Amino acid sequence: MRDLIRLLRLYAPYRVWVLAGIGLGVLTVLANFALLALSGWFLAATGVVGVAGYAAQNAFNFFTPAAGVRFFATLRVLARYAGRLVDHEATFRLLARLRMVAYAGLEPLAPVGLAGERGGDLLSRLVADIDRLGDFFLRVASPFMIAAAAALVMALGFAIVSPEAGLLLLLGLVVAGVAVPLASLGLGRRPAGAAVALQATMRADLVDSVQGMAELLTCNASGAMAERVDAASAALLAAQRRLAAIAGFGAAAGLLVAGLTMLAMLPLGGALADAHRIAGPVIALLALGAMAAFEAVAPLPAAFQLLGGMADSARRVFDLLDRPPPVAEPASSPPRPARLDLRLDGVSLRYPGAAHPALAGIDLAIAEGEHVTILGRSGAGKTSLFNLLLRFAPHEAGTATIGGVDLAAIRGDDLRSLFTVVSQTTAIFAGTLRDNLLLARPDADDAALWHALETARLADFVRARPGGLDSLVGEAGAKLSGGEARRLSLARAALRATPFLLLDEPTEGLDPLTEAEFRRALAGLAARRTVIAITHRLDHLADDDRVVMLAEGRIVADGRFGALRQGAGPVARLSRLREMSLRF
Ligand SMILES: Nc1ncnc2c1ncn2[C@@H]1O[C@H](COP(=O)(O)OP(=O)(O)OP(=O)(O)O)[C@@H](O)[C@H]1O
Repeated sequence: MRDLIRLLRLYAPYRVWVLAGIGLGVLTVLANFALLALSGWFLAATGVVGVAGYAAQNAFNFFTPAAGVRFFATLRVLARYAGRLVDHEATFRLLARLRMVAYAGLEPLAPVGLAGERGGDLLSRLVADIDRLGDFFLRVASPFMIAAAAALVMALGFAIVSPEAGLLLLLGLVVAGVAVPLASLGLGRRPAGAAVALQATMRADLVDSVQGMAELLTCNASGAMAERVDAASAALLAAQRRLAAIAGFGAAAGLLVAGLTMLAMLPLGGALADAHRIAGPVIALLALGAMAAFEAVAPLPAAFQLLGGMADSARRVFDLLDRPPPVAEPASSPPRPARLDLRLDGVSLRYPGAAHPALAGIDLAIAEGEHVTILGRSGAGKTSLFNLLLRFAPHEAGTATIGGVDLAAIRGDDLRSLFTVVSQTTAIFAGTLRDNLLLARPDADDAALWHALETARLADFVRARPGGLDSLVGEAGAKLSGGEARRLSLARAALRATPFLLLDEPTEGLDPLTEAEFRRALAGLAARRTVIAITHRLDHLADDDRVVMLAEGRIVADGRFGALRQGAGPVARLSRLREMSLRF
């Protein structure tokens, strides 16, 4: 419930739309109530006048009630139409705000804070849960407020005629609008919660299946995955069937209460008429008015039923948004320093929840324009060093500065604008080659794009495609070979003229010819930039290249490759291992 109240607070900027929607909803219900009550009285009164004789007919004013009936009928249609427009406007505005809030909350968590999440589950929270919450005003909050306000006015209206009638109506409305829906809510709580969880699981499984289709097929595991999705789907259908049965019960019980209240108005009206407290035609006013009054509470069973699922969705979304970002963001960044020398003193880094630090006591100085190669076995902490520089993960000890400015004092976006990363896993987005290049520099013109493609040795490939820059690359770049995708990421790097170039094994897995071409292109980009390159391989290192070797998160060697491979240290051992493996 706390989450739903928090959700309501998000409506604050649209309170005018929200209040207008509720006001128009109340007006619609009251117009309908007045229309039926007046019509009931008018029909009964004309019937009485009809048998009362000519004098009574002449004295009876037919015109004012007839005009009233027309007025309320028109008012009802107009209020309903305007109400729908306003409600939907409020809903779409809130939906847009919710999506913005969710995205803004998610972005600081990526990538380290989301490392433990399933992609499909995140998708479910961002799409299905938020869409569900978008309906909160229209289907839950607004019906409750309209019902409460309209029920009070209508019961007061009846109470003016007779306090007993007012009380009876209020009792009927409370039973149909609160007691019956609460009973259905109690019955529906478990299946509603199960439906939300099952939908999320099913969506996550489906996303996994689509993303890992090739692996599932080669491992012959697609059948097992399909059975898993089938089982979740069957359980979801069972939960939805139960919910539908409960909703049916709620609707039927509500109708029964409405009918009984209307029926009870007849003997009550008769007794009041016998006691000369009301005129005879007012009995029809009470009966038909009571029938119309239940329009106010008709949406409440559905609203109560949605409440459980909405509370679950709100909890799932806010749970994500409430996670503290792995790295705290300063409000603003200091001015960019003149020289961008990098310096780490005693830096340690530990991922959230990890038992051991990924980097421990790192002392490293890299001057602007220097090229450094980072060596180390798998898990040594090489990528963590990049995560630290890009502020994806915070350091828990030591100081890390760039041009003398503490990394923690620079906003993530500003810091990352200094770096370009080229790695072995290039994120290619479904769209055109142009779309993928413009990610790196949205304002780049065609000349700049072609220049970048030339630098990355990809221009001939793009020219040979019928669509040129507008050729589609497929989901995750499925229409590109691994080497082409890698060169596309190099073209992106060429578009971003950043002072630092971070290379994470970008040639891993390329054939020797493609690799040679890629390295030539890379050399053009690396000139005049500070380059930090991660590699497992030593064959491209020259003797005067600076290498830094990491082992279990610590620097175990730092110096010129030629000197280090001559000694007895870890670089020399790695170098000998490499030579031995080449001989076999
Ligand atoms: N998001 C994370 N959460 C928790 N631990 C992590 C996370 N990312 C990496 N680690 C751990 O931190 C350590 C260093 O990982 P890192 O990715 O830096 O190694 P690496 O040297 O780049 O390895 P590789 O060459 O295999 O890519 C490893 O023990 C790894 O399991």
